[in-house]
Amino acid sequence: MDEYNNIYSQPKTPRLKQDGFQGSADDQQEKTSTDVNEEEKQKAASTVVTKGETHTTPLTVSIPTFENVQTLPTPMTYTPLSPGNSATSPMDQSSLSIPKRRSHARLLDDMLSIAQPNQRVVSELVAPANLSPQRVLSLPTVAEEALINDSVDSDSRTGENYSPECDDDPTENYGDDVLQGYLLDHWDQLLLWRKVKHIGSGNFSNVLLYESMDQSDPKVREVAVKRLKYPEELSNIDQINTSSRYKETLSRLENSLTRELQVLKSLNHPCIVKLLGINNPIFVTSKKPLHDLIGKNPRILPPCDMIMSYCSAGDLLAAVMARNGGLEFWLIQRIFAELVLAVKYLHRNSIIHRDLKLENVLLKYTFDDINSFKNSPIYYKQNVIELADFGLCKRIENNEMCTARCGSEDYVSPEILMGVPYDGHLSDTWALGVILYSLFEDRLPFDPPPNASVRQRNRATSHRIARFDWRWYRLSNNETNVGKKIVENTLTRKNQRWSISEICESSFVKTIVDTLDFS
Ligand SMILES: Nc1ncnc2c1ncn2[C@@H]1O[C@H](COP(=O)(O)OP(=O)(O)OP(=O)(O)O)[C@@H](O)[C@H]1O
Repeated sequence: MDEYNNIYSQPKTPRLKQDGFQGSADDQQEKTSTDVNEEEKQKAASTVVTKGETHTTPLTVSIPTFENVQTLPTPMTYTPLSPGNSATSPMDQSSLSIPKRRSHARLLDDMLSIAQPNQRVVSELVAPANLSPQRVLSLPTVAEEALINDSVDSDSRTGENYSPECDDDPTENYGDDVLQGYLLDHWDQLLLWRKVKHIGSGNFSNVLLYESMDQSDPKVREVAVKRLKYPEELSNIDQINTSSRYKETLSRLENSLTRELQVLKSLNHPCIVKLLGINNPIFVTSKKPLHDLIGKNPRILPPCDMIMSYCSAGDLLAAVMARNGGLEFWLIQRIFAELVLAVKYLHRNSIIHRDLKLENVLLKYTFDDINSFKNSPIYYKQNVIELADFGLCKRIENNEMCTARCGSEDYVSPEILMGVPYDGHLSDTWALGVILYSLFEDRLPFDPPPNASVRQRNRATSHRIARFDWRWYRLSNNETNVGKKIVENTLTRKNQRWSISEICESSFVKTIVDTLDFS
């Protein structure tokens, strides 16, 4: 407590004038990088408030809104009951405060910087009994590709009613609990899996555990099946196919789906989730699978089941929450080093992830299991995490800058918030800084500070991000933790921010990577 009081008695960080929110995203995107630098200079020179004294410059900073980010109208429910998490377990909310956002609308409010009392709930580790649990939202994909213009006519039904027979499909109808699918590039052999349980939900998918009915290969015996969730407006039978909104939504969904599948198909790294197979080969062989399938049978929204490697200990956020935080240094170091290896592999292959966050880091083993083989040779042979969720990833050509304003609220970099073209590599390393900070401090860096005043609490996350307004609490007096350097060099301005190679060369990561057999 003293520590915090101490902190608040210090001069406050520079405050930006908050009256510049009219600028549209389009306006902002037309700005050049020179404009951005200029803005950053202005920011540095802007209003500074100290105790009892205010120095105001006439400068204003315009933080654009997310009003015209194109969003998929997906349902916003979250079930954090993935393995390793128990919504019913008693937890001390005071010591761990990684919040979850409540709804899509709330997210946009945050991004629009319209602060409202009680808008953000710090420490929703245990979902209140009267609320359905929800998860941090990814800002949905912005279509950077052209829309599909071809018309899709007639009416449609959701994939739930999909019956393979009406599609000249060679599959048999085994009932809802049996999945028929193919391993990648083995399109001649139809395989069967039986549903075991639901393991997670995202904004765009439900994820289920299936076990093989006819395969003994351990790689495909247990698989995570990521089932595409169609936005509600695509299944509204009255305005199907002909409306431009329908076509636009379908097109955006298709872009995101094919991007994820094409990238996943091309990846091969131990610390990245594997796409093992698919229920229908057309999803990986066609550039417009939804368009093709719906064109063939307009009455059906075709089910898409991605058959993925299964990480039995669930996602990192759920696992940290179930433990009530307090991960040991060596464990954080190991997990983070593997994550860095995964991102380094992506960047080397000209892919940016754009949605790096605790929920997208999957654990192959529980923390207890990892601890139990910590002193055995397997610890160095076996990866413990897999990076998942490539729905927002992008293949970059010749260091091109990105324009799509996407990501998850707490993890987006200031330049994405500003709505200017950004270097996706550096936005990824910013998100890595957020992840590492969260693991060290058991709180997100841009949440209201502990013991925040009502005013501070009402300030939107985006304001704190735009001002680089974060600080150490738990580690404030810890001079020996070499990982701090990574956070300090990633949660910083883009021209000073470390690349993935620099993070990899830091002693915090390198000392681990050098011991791993799979790095
Ligand atoms: N391979 C897997 N093994 C185990 N659990 C998984 C796997 N893939 C996903 N999950 C669980 O399902 C959740 C949702 O998965 P994922 O993030 O891929 O879905 P999404 O719809 O793309 O999510 P988002 O809303 O973040 O875009 C994860 O947070 C995780 O808990």
